[in-house]
Amino acid sequence: MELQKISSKCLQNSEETAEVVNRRINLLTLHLSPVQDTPVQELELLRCAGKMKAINVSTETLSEYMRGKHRDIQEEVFAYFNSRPELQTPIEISKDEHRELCMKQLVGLVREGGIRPFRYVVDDPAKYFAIAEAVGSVDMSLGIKMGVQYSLWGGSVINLGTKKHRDKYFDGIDNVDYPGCFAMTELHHGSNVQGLQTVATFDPLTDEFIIDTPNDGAIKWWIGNAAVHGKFATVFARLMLPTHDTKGVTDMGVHAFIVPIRDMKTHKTLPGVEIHDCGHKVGLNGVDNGALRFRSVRIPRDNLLNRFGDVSRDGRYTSSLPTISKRFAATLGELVGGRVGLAYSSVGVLKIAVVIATRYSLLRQQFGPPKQPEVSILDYQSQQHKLMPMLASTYAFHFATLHLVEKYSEMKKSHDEELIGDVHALSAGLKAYITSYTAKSLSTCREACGGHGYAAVNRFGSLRNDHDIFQTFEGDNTVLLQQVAGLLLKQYREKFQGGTLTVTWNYLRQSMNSYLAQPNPVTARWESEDHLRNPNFQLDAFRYRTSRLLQSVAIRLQKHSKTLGGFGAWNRCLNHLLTLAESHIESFILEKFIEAVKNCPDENSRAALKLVCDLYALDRIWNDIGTYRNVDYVAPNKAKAIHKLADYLCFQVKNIARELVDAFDLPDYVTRAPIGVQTPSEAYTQYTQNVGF
Ligand SMILES: Cc1cc2nc3c(=O)[nH]c(=O)nc-3n(C[C@H](O)[C@H](O)[C@H](O)COP(=O)(O)OP(=O)(O)OC[C@H]3O[C@@H](n4cnc5c(N)ncnc54)[C@H](O)[C@@H]3O)c2cc1C
Repeated sequence: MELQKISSKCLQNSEETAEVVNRRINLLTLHLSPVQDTPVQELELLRCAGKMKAINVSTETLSEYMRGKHRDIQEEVFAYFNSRPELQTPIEISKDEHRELCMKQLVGLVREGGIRPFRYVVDDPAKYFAIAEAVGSVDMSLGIKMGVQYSLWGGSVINLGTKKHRDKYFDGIDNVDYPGCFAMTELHHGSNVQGLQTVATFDPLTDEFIIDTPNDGAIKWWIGNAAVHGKFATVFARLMLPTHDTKGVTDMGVHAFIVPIRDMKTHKTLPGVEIHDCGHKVGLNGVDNGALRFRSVRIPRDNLLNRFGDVSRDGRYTSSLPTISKRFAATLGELVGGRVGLAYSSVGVLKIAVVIATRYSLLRQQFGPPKQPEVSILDYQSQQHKLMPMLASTYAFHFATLHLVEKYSEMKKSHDEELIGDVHALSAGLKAYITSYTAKSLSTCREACGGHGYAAVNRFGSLRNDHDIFQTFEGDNTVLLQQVAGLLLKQYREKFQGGTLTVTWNYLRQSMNSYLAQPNPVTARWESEDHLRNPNFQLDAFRYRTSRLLQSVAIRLQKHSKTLGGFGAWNRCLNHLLTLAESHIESFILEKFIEAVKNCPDENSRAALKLVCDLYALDRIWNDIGTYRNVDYVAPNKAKAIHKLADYLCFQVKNIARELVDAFDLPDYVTRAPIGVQTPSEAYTQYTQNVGF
């Protein structure tokens, strides 16, 4: 009876037919959870059934806004692989075949498809990352193989070398005549690059460096392109210069050297170089990772990548940078592009998974109210909880990484010191935060699709296995987050010394002041929807949390360092520091999302984005509600209102979920999962055909 009344009330507010509204109400009844525990609140939710039609999203318009500048080249990549079915990676393939196929894909794309990514590494990084994203969606192994060739091997030559290196190697790298490796990691040292032990000793008699692996722990390990295809490697080694004292040599710190590893004609391993295959991996088996040992391998002095430090013919060292640590920082700083690329590509992977899981969840029907048709699994609150905040996060990450790519491109042009610092922190933080989020989400998507999510053809297995290592390479996530925390503490100290804050950190000044004042007991109780959906409230809450974590960890560090020393104190506060870094990154992501909503010119798209952004913000606040409650930033009534609204927004986002995933503009030949095709009526047909029906 109550439902009948609500139904007619909804009809007054909407243009929908009675049947549609009644169905919506049935679904809403399904959606209600024990937390919506009073009839008034249920009615309030049901009343909103009439409002739901309000957002009329045009996929095309939203897509247009999301697309960015480089869609054309992505389409060229897709078109090339579509025209060459024999280059598409089959579901079942051996490691060795996969490696060969991956090399063929890369060579085909460059030489036949005419896509030349290398020139964009420096000149137009946004275009390079767009190609990398598209290529990664064809096969993630290909994306990484391309990254090793152009961003790591090629990038080290261009960014750490000088004109002579560019002149000599550019064309060969560009057209893949010179496949190469980036040999930094050793068996005993990955994250701790300063601990590398490979040595490069200058021999003034022959004007050469001698590359040596001094012990087994210094064997270069995990080196992409080394096991099969690489002809060269950029080898990171300690530069040793002969001296006339009793020690005989001086360690000038880690430098990068170009070392030929295979013969250009015969492809045989060169004398003094020993190469082994790192073997079958959990994923990315199209990439040939190998281990390298060097025994007195001689290379010309010119092969030192000498942008930040050089050795003259008579063995004198020169550098524009005064200390080993400054040179080391400058060297590693040039490599942040890899992190930017991984963060960006990780969002690409997340998009594919969210598209497949959401489309399938809209299609798949299980159970329903008595004597009524079954409902789609996305009508279940639990499924919405699994997928809708994830969809919202995908949008949030999309805008955050677009901004990162823009800043990175600006930095490559201006070399502005402040910008370099900002991009360093942002790329570390976003890479760590996004790749961890995507890795977890890939499992959630698989589960959300039940048994059919487990069929390899539906892709979650390969996406999960291939993407998993994104959390580790180009900087382990836990290590990267510590760098972000370290930079936050530096900014914090500068604030109290009256220094200026750079753009990305500027918010700290204001939010630190509001944090240092007590939370306002009146606003802590505000619970209206308008207030909770106000971006100022959301951003303040995120920033307040960061400031609180920053202030408290700074005090703890100071206290513990008296007894434990700097290293011990840092370790005692490590989890706190990691939470601080994540909190800062979440604040940044929300800020960029709010800006993107504001800048969207189309009213309906803006309304859709606002809804998604609100879900992103409130879901995150709810996830950490304990922190807000502990300090009375949020009173109990407000906490409850946040929870209910987040639930309700999940439901509303679900109502436009199809349009939202379609707006990612990923054609079926990119998502390539039968259960996730754009036309739902074809999904089961394609899936059954796949096994031979
Ligand atoms: C498939 C693949 C491809 C790769 N390709 C290349 C390549 O082409 N070239 C190359 O040079 N390298 C490559 N690598 C190596 C990669 O960059 C390293 O694996 C990575 O840097 C992490 O180093 P690690 O493996 O030594 O991990 P470790 O540093 O040993 O980390 C192990 C664990 O210890 C934790 N840990 C480490 N230090 C700290 C700390 N300070 N605080 C808290 N926790 C800590 C980490 O969080 C992690 O959980 C590749 C690796 C793989 C698996």
